[in-house]
Amino acid sequence: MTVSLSHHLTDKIYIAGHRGMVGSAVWRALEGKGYTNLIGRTSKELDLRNQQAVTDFINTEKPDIVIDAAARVGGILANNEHPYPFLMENLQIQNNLIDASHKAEVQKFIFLGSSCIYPKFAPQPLKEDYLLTDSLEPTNQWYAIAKIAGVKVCEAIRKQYGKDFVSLMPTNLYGPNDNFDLKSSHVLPAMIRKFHEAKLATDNGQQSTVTLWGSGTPMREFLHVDDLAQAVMFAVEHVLPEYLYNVGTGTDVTIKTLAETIQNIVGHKGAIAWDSSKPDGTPRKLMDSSKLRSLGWEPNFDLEMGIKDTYNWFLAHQDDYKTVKF
Ligand SMILES: NC(=O)C1=CN([C@@H]2O[C@H](COP(=O)(O)OP(=O)(O)OC[C@H]3O[C@@H](n4cnc5c(N)ncnc54)[C@H](OP(=O)(O)O)[C@@H]3O)[C@@H](O)[C@H]2O)C=CC1
Ligand SMILES: C[C@H]1O[C@H](OP(=O)(O)OP(=O)(O)OC[C@H]2O[C@@H](n3cnc4c(=O)[nH]c(N)nc43)[C@H](O)[C@@H]2O)[C@@H](O)[C@@H](O)C1=O
Repeated sequence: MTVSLSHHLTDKIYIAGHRGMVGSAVWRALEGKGYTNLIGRTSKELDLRNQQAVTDFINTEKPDIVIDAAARVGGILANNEHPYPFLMENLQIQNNLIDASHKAEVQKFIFLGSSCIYPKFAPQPLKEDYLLTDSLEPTNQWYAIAKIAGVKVCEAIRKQYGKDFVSLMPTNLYGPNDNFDLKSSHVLPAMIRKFHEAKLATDNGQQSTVTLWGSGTPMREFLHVDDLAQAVMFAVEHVLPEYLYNVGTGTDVTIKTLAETIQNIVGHKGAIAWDSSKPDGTPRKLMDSSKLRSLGWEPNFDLEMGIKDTYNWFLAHQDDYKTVKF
């Protein structure tokens, strides 16, 4: 059951992290639907780790809705090698935003976490109920603990004050504005860049083996960020009855299959090597997204179509993709 909110296209919506992959997709989706009062600030303009600055900003702007797409984000290696910022900065960013929004009587707060909040060996597919039933994957426990705290803070506000603070947990995302920096990126953009650069090397008569991480056996579920943006819009436009919703496609692939799919799309012809000194992480984390689907949201991209879209974006943004994030 959903209860429609009397939302207006003139609602003032603050998208924290509006230049990131998720924030920019949410901005595009809302703007495309006709929302006219969107606001955003870069991290240079407003450092969300600064509590006073965040409080002043929220009190001055008085948004109706806050979407938290700002976070310290990265792939398996970045998570493993930077435990402190992944835990502390994420706690600071979300605490500052949630507390200031609560105190300023923001009507609706949408918090974004990730499927890594669930236990490493939880039954598959992952249901929202499995939260906090067992221990976490060690490589991303720091980030996961921050995200679990965010889910629980929003749940506490919802429970104690009856406010519309809700958490969406997307599976692994990809799409335009992804991070293609090979040290800090997630697997899908890393593969696009690696296969693309190896293909260029072959064209120049050079060696073109692509080295990927781990064993290739872990399974991952991939959602195009524009599909997530539709889920966020769904949460903007409805009062969701529960505090936590998974957002995924319902289908996963092995990392090896993902590699072969991207290799074909990019047109690379050489070998693939697997670097077993790099971690595999969680063996599988397929989400059960039936709760949100039963309310009316559904994804539209299939994986091949989404990879082609992202590869086209990558080709059109050759100058941006070498930005080093860490
Ligand atoms: N990428 C993925 O696969 C997944 C992402 N998510 C979640 O989605 C959300 C967004 O992720 P994604 O878009 O991929 O990440 P990005 O790295 O693309 O974007 C994150 C944004 O956060 C902003 N930000 C970071 N630190 C600060 C700060 N101290 N002050 C102000 N702004 C800050 C950045 O702003 P600026 O550009 O101005 O510096 C950036 O635009 C996160 O909550 C993440 O957990 C969930 C599941 C999977
Ligand atoms: C969204 C999610 O993202 C992270 O979890 P992850 O899913 O394990 O992340 P990943 O995309 O980096 O890797 C997925 C799999 O792919 C393998 N892999 C192969 N070759 C490359 C490669 O070249 N780069 C990367 N990054 N991975 C590679 C890699 O070894 C692993 O087995 C968490 O930070 C977590 O916090 C989180 O929320």
